Amino acid sequence: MRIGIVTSGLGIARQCLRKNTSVYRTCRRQVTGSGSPLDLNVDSKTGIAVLSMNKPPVNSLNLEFLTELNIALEKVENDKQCKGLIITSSIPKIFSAGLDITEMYQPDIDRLEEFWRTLQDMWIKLYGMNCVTIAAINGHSPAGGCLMSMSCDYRIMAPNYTIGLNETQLGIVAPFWFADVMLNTVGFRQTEMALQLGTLFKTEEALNIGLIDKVVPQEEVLSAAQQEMQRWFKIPGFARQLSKTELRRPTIEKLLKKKEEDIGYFRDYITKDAIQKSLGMYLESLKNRRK
Ligand SMILES: CCCCCCCCC/C=C/C(=O)SCCNC(=O)CCNC(=O)[C@H](O)C(C)(C)COP(=O)(O)OP(=O)(O)OC[C@H]1O[C@@H](n2cnc3c(N)ncnc32)[C@H](O)[C@@H]1OP(=O)(O)O
Repeated sequence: MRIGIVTSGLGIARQCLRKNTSVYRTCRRQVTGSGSPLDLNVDSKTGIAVLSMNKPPVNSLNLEFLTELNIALEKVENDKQCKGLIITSSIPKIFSAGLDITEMYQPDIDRLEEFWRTLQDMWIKLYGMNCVTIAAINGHSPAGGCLMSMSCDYRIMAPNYTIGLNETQLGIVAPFWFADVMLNTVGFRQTEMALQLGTLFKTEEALNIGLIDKVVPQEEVLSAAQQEMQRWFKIPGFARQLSKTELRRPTIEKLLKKKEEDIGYFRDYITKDAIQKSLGMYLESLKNRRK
């Protein structure tokens, strides 16, 4: 497993005490190992963890990447110093291209089921995180990228990108729990149109329908997220957490009750000839775009 705590908090704290410069005073802890597709940095002074996705070329969510995301989310949730989590990307112009389509095209069935279970687990964790979560969307964020963004408490996005659940454009259907999260975010009317049309909203459009909460220039996305976090930190943690749990629990429980059924449904649906044909054509069209 590539994620591992590489520096102990105590060691870094000692360094912080020794080197009382502005850089060291932040007591930053790099929690991920080198070569990991995730950079997780915990700032013990502010209580903010920054999780940056770094899986070229497009941060697509395959089984291994989802597994690492799950481990990182668990680390953050178990770290008593973390009060907030910012999710962002280290890949220029792309937050995440969503699910790795190659996981769904001509799949190995055991792996396909594991892939879906790992995605379910990632979403259940992220949507139900106790700490404050902010998506710093510094690039395109289609489908699974949009799901991750919507699962955070707040979304800040840079201009001139796109975000949305575009599944129908691939000839596939967003699962009920993707739809539920969108419904909870932008309401029924916007969801029924967006899901049928597979709309990818430009940043400004996404702001207008409430799919994102704020637009700031590209270079300010991360600092704006850090700043926004302070507003959330001012609220007594327990009251804020309980309010979130009360609102999100029914949506999470709906999937928890049907997890295995959902995996079977996904497997049977994705392996249909017509769906495989659509996915193959979509993959081909992605490759041909650059020609
Ligand atoms: C009923 C219910 C039951 C359940 C029914 C099933 C439910 C499934 C739910 C699905 C959820 C999803 O997330 S489906 C995924 C949806 N995602 C998308 O549609 C995004 C597609 N990608 C893009 O639009 C673009 O790549 C974008 C992200 C904007 C970046 O554009 P760029 O020009 O920078 O880069 P590109 O040249 O396009 O891409 C670089 C390379 O990455 C590859 N690539 C791009 N996106 C990829 C992806 N998602 N998966 C794999 N590979 C991808 C391209 O093919 C290229 O490969 P090379 O040519 O080899 O270099």
